[in-house]
Amino acid sequence: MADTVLSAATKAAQLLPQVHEPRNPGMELDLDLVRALQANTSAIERRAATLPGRRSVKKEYQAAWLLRAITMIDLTTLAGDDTPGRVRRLCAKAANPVRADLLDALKMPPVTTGAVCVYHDMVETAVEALQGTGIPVAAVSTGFPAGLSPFHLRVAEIEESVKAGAKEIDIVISRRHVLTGDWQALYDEMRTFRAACGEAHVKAILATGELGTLRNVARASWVCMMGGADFIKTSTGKEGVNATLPVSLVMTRAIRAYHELTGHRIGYKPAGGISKAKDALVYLSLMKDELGDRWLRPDLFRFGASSLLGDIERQLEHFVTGRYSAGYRHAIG
Ligand SMILES: O=C[C@H](O)COP(=O)(O)O
Repeated sequence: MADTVLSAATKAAQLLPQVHEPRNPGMELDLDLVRALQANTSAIERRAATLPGRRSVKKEYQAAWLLRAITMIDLTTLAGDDTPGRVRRLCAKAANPVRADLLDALKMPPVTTGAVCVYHDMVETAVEALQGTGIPVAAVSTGFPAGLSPFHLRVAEIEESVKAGAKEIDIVISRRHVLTGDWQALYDEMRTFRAACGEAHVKAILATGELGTLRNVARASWVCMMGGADFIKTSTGKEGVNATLPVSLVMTRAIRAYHELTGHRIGYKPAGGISKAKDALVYLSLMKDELGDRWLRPDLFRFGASSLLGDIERQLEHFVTGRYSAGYRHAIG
């Protein structure tokens, strides 16, 4: 592999300095704005269908972009049979996601994942395992995934997760507020959850696969941003349909319009079913097209994924050695 290619790739992958982004304080609920929102489903679907075919990241830069993608993964385990041992192994992987020999061959600096995402019960274990790495723990709280436990218990769960050391809280919204058009209730819920998070950043999971229409996705995105969400996130990973490109176009355009209106940048997290390196590249190019380079950093973009890292590692190995290793060698992540 030519050195020029490697050095170009190295440049593209240089980890960018952290930018301090002021948090979104939210705004008053603007019902006129929310009710006026539209989504042209056929135009959005047509545009989404063109995205995977585009070669917007050239081959020689792909390794660099894949490394960059790793820094934006919320490495996730959300299974009923999670154990402290599994969570510790996941944390070790988050701290060293790529083998040293591959990094050396690519002339890349070490990277870590953006966060480790677990259920509340595993927060303490993850915080302990990640000590000294700088990797934050994200907790799914508020009765994940359905969000149907008593409201005061959902709020208490956030407070407990923050107390246990979670720096990011992924809340699930009440889908029924969207389906019944009760925007005030959704706004109040978001405000309460945000307040309970305190300093911890809050990602609002819309569960878009259960919201019926793209128009509802647009409206729910806006109401959550008005309610103070730091990120909006597509899915829990447990719905029948999880992250999709049409939904991502709607949500990123809502983020763009909210930024134009308020000056605040909201992060985006597609989650659920993103398990291939090539899909990750499509999402990154969507972000670049719709929101620009500023959104290609971990403070404004995350993948929620349990198995994407394994495929990225396989592709990096192929890039370096010309061979694919067996999938079982990348079982974690
Ligand atoms: O938020 C993250 C998702 O639950 C992960 O979903 P996945 O297992 O389909 O990657």
